[in-house]
Amino acid sequence: MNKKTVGIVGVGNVGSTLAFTLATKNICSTLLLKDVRENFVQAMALDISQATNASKSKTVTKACLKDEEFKNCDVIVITAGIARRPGMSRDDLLLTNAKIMTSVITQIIPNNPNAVIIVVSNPLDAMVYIALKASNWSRNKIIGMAGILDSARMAHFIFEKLGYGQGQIEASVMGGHGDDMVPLADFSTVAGVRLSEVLSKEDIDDIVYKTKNGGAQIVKLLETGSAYYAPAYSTTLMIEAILEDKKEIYPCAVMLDGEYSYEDIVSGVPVMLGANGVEKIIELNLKNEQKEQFSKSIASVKELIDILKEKL
Ligand SMILES: O=C(O)C[C@H](O)C(=O)O
Repeated sequence: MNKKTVGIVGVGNVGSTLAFTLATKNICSTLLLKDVRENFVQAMALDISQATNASKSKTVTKACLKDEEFKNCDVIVITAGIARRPGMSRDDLLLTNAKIMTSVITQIIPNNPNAVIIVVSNPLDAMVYIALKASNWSRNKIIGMAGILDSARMAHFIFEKLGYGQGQIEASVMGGHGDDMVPLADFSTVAGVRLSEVLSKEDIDDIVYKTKNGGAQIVKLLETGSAYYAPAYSTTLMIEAILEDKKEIYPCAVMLDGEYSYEDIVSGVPVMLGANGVEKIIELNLKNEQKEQFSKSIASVKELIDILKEKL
């Protein structure tokens, strides 16, 4: 069994679903949970530990009530922050979640010098940016989870349209995790067959629209929060790639430093994930139209970062 420790900060719907998955699937040996709600985090740790024993997994789950107990993690996932409600954009969470992110980073980094941090809180790209600035860590060690989620949503909508091919769909989304994300129909396939071979332009446009709106659709239906199964599962894939040094390629939010001709901005691009976090950034050969969409998405994230620079 591996001797890896994963820490989760924020055990709301995404954090607790992720914890349940990691513990019952034996993905790490120790799972540390942290949340400002002390009784709640203890309840989650107990419930998940009991599920773990039912599943015969050997992961040990603990609630950490003191900062110093949350230590020596190999990977830390931060889901802390408020979730949007119907009618809100992820950007509406900016200032509240930026304060929470800064405080979480300040608390956790002294006792976790070797961790790779995965940020899940929204607005995602701006939260990765602020976590990097607050920690002063190198960009390979602080990564945002969103591209896998958005690509999974796109795969779902492709399947919904086609009615076949589930499990064989490779969908690709890049850009920020916001209304201007860039679903890449040209880079998406069903068993290697390009989408344009099996779907009309109208169908593809509809898939793109639904993908961009995928999070909001669930927020509207839930009324009290946002999606959690797909975000948690997407995060699990990133954790496994890092803990097992898999060198797998996933779309993730990273700080760009010249890639795609942008710097000092966070956006979703394909990266290779391994033991050191982001080990390589892959630059796709985009068409002009895709470059324009990417640039619009970068501009939206930049607006948020400018607000943070002014107000924090
Ligand atoms: O939609 C949200 O607000 C949560 C998350 O970013 C998602 O896409 O599910």
